[in-house]
Amino acid sequence: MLIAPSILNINNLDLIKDIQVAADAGITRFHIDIMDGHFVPNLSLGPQVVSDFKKAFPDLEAEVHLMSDNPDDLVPAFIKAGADLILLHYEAINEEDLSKWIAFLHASKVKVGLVLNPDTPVSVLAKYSALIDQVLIMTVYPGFGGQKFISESCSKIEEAKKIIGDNVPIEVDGGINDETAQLTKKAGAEIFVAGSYLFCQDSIPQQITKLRQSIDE
Ligand SMILES: O=C(CO)[C@@H](O)[C@H](O)COP(=O)(O)O
Ligand SMILES: [Co+2]
Repeated sequence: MLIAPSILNINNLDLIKDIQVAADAGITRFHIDIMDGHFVPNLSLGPQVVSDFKKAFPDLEAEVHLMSDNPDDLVPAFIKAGADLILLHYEAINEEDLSKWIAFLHASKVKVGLVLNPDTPVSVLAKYSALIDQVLIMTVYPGFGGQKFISESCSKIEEAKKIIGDNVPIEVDGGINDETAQLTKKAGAEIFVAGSYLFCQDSIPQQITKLRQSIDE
């Protein structure tokens, strides 16, 4: 089980401070949400944040959630910035290009995950399960932090697990808190992205402990 905090909802001027607090609480991977204002109706961070992150925290993993339909420019930019894993949206890239980018990422020694939006059927995973390192099931519609978990996601996770088996871990993202983490874990999730639950409360270490306890139970 792994918690990958999303830094989206951290006050941008506090990024290094809050990441350090989470790292001191034992977090080893951070989820960096990239929104392009086109595939999703919001803008967030860019490659500079990833390279600054890797300079400041070379031992921590940077997982890039690429909410963009412009892989041609952005995938190479995030590889160069030092991303350890890049999550590509199935809905944003045609299947031929998707296969090309998966191969390109592996050739560049960067791990790759496939992201499915709430309305995308899990059946599409069948042809990718042998090619990817991770699956991300969105448990909200992408574009904003702080949204409510979509409860239908649990049956979707169970279905995805049947298709991809035990070799590819399932990650969940959106509206994750101590309750929804427990529900999605029961359904088969192993990696939990949480943003506002961790960073929009009084104590980051306390929230990490609560989330950890909920998935360790
Ligand atoms: O990708 C996204 C949203 O598009 C997520 O990573 C959220 O930013 C997570 O935030 P919370 O739902 O946990 O507040
Ligand atoms: Co995300």
